[in-house]
Amino acid sequence: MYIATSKQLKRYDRALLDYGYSIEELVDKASDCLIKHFHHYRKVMIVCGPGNNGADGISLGIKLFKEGKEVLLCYSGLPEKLSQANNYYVQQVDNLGIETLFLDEESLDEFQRRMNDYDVVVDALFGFGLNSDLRGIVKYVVDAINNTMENDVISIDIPTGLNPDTGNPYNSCICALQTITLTAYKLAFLNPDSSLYTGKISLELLDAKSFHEEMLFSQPIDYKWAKYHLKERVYDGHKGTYGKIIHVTGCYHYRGAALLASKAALYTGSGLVTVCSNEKVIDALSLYCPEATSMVRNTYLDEKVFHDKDALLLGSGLGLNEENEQLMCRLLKNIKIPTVIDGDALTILSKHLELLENHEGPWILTPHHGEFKRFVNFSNISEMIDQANVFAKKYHIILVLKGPHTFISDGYETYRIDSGNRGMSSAGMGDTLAGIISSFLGQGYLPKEAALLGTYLHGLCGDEVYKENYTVIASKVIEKIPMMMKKLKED
Ligand SMILES: NC(=O)C1=CN([C@@H]2O[C@H](COP(=O)(O)OP(=O)(O)OC[C@H]3O[C@@H](n4cnc5c(N)ncnc54)[C@H](OP(=O)(O)O)[C@@H]3O)[C@@H](O)[C@H]2O)[C@H](O)CC1
Ligand SMILES: [K+]
Repeated sequence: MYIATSKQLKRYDRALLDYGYSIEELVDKASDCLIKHFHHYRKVMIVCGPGNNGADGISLGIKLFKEGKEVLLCYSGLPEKLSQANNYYVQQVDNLGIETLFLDEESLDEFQRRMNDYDVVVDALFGFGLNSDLRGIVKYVVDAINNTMENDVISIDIPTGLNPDTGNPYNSCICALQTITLTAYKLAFLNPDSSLYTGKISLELLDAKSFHEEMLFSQPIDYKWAKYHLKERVYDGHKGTYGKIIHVTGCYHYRGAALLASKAALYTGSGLVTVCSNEKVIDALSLYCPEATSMVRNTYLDEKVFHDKDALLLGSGLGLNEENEQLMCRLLKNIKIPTVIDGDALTILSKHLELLENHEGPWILTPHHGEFKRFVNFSNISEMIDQANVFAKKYHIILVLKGPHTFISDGYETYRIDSGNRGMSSAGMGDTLAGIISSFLGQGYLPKEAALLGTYLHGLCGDEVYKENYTVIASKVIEKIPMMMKKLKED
């Protein structure tokens, strides 16, 4: 299964056309996928918009009519605004003599009345092309469909009125019993609130050339994936087997960040975690996490301390000041071990893009959407995902873009994490995640695996806490790490 944004889906259609398919052919292939979902209906009303979603509906109507079903096609788009494929299929409808109803203010009553005569109403008004609130007659049509109790409602591709990227409704939105979605899961469907509108989702793949990977559609990272990728601990292992890592984190004001990150790393199984931080942090560390070792941080920190380490975490709760900026720049420039760059180190890095251009060691960056905006500009989710892929590829890094169903990209393949929940939007959660990823990195996982597994595990532990709690705090997430790792491996 793949997950795609509206921009990616538009590019996908473009790629199919460039490959040589005509749009009429693609719509025909779409309706071929749809028709099997309608065998048990006798009387079908299809409500069609002006674009290719509407064309899918008309093409479906023609096939159902030819099978002997009673079909009524309702058009909402003005003839001069119809897409090429829509025009093509409208002509066929005229030739076949299928009954049609043009939707406007005068016919709205008739539309509402006649809806009750049909077993199913098919929503083919708008697909992934809808980009703002529903206007004019369409809004009334959507409200009327939602008010009918008599028949099933099935949406083609996406319920009309649902934002295809956020999963939030525009000013009105079809509430369907079923959504038959084409080619890929829409990013919208990851938002659990969207299920009110989509009903049951069935994915159908067109019988056409596939461009899922070229378009960088995302693959979900789920329990099965994590179970398979989490390595067994070996019989004769010792602390050296599980990596020595160093965290340059925390400051007087953000002591918790360093504590959470180091505890998360130890609980994830690291052999040795050294925290390089402020004296106050180190005092607290001996109580909060006595298993960690420590060293006091100063601007002249000797780089030799990094040479025998397997991974490095920079920045969680570091604090922004001249000294830290100098230190971060020096370390980012000279240290070549696998590194997780988080929090304030990201802010510093965004001011020194030359460091990104010239880095040698494997880097994992863990910005949230706001932090990522310091590197690139975007105005919506679809653009953000495109920018994230370009960024990861350009700078040869693994990008962990934190948010709902965290997005991870290396610029060549992209992923969505199928764990985590809304209870987890709280302080310290990012520090915990950075600590977990740094641990896997130090244990010898490849950088992309460490990012995927770490982010999945973090969400899984959060889900475990959320089962019995309305809110989720980072300390509770950390407590669950060892148990959930055991569960993952032994379930
Ligand atoms: N590979 C596939 O999966 C295929 C999917 N197909 C189907 O095609 C649609 C997408 O078709 P598209 O024509 O791109 O988009 P829509 O049908 O959703 O509608 C686009 C038109 O709607 C206009 N628009 C956009 N927002 C509004 C609004 N708020 N109010 C009124 N009109 C709006 C838009 O105008 P613009 O000026 O904004 O461009 C378009 O005219 C997909 O969902 C599948 O169902 C095909 O079968 C091909 C293969
Ligand atoms: K639709």
